[in-house]
Amino acid sequence: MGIILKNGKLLDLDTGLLLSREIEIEEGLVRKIKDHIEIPETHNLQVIDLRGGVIVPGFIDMHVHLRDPGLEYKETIETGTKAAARGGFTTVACMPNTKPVLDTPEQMRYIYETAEKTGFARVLPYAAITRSERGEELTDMEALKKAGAVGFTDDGVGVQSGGMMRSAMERAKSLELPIVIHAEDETLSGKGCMNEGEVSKRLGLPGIPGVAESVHVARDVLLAELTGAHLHVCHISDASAVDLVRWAKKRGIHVTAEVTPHHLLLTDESIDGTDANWKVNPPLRTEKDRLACLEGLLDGTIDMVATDHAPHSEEEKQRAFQVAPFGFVGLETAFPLLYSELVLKSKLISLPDLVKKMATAPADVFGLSGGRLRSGGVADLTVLDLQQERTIDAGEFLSKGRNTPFVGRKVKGWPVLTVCGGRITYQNLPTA
Ligand SMILES: NC(=O)N[C@@H](CC(=O)O)C(=O)O
Ligand SMILES: [Zn+2]
Repeated sequence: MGIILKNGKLLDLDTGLLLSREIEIEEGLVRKIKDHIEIPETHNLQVIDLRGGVIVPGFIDMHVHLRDPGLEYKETIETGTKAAARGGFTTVACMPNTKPVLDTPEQMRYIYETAEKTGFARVLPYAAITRSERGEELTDMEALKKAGAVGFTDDGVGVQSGGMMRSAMERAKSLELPIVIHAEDETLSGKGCMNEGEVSKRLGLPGIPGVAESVHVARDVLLAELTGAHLHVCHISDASAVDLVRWAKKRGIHVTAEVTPHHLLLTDESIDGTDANWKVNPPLRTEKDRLACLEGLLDGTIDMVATDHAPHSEEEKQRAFQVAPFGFVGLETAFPLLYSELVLKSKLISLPDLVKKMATAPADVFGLSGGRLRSGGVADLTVLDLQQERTIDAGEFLSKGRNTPFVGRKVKGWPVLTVCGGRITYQNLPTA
């Protein structure tokens, strides 16, 4: 059955104008975008009244931990993609630090098949760079590409050996897939549990210095220059790392980067060392780092927003700060948080630019469908209620994870309808 969306406002990403348009969706595609679509007397169409909701391309999140296989107590492909749909996402790329690690073609097929059966979003698996993410032996990258890997990453850990990273980039270059890095030199991050600085010293907690991230970014942009590979930097958080990406781009090196909502909005100043819902890797850093990330996002150094949705169980996050696992959930709060804080409050970014950072840029950088709305294109879209204001309540999450420091924040701009490939994956339209 087709769908007709009425009484919506289509956001023009070039001009920022909100256009009164009706959209017809059929067989997974956008068939028509018109001022008015005539509905025949006898029809088999579902007509949805959007009540002034703003229509944007479905969001794309290139950094999500779905925890499946092996860690289903934290999340499954079903619950993680339900959370994605609730957050307005229609495509997510899932990280391979599962149990076992996603490092074989069979594992790629498992993700595609399970997502097909139980998913509420398109799921694109990353494959590991090294077997079991141990940093010792490269995976069969060619076979993994054939099985549908969207890129290669050992996310969760850094690839410690420069020689190993060089070989990985050489292969990735010949396969025309990106190397996606979790930049962390373990000899520098050690047993740290938060950013190394004044706050960690005051709290007496072991720190992770920003340089643990930036030395890997420095190494890997130079290796990308040497090999010609596409390097994508995950969850950038350190001011020097942002400068290095800016320098590399100027030099013509093929590098892209993502930043999370939490590194754009929070700093280590808010950490008191008692609540592990504030523990994440890379850690929340200083105001200087936060501002550098914002500047990088605004000047194009940082291409896109990614949530690094990293669900953990309540029991795990109740452990002492030093021993609890790193990670925040992020899919269900990313847009309202960024819209409220950066578009409405600080007015640093426009609504269309935010949507580009969450949809168009990831599609362009990774060569994916979606990211923009046009007739004939895939019907991946999100409808936002920009007036709806609600307090973030982890009890409402569709994710199994509740671990976010943003609980209790009052934010505006909640997704009310998500359509992925012509199928309604989330609906919470206000009733009359
Ligand atoms: N970001 C985190 O704090 N944790 C991630 C790993 C990662 O993205 O590095 C996880 O898998 O839990
Ligand atoms: Zn990571």
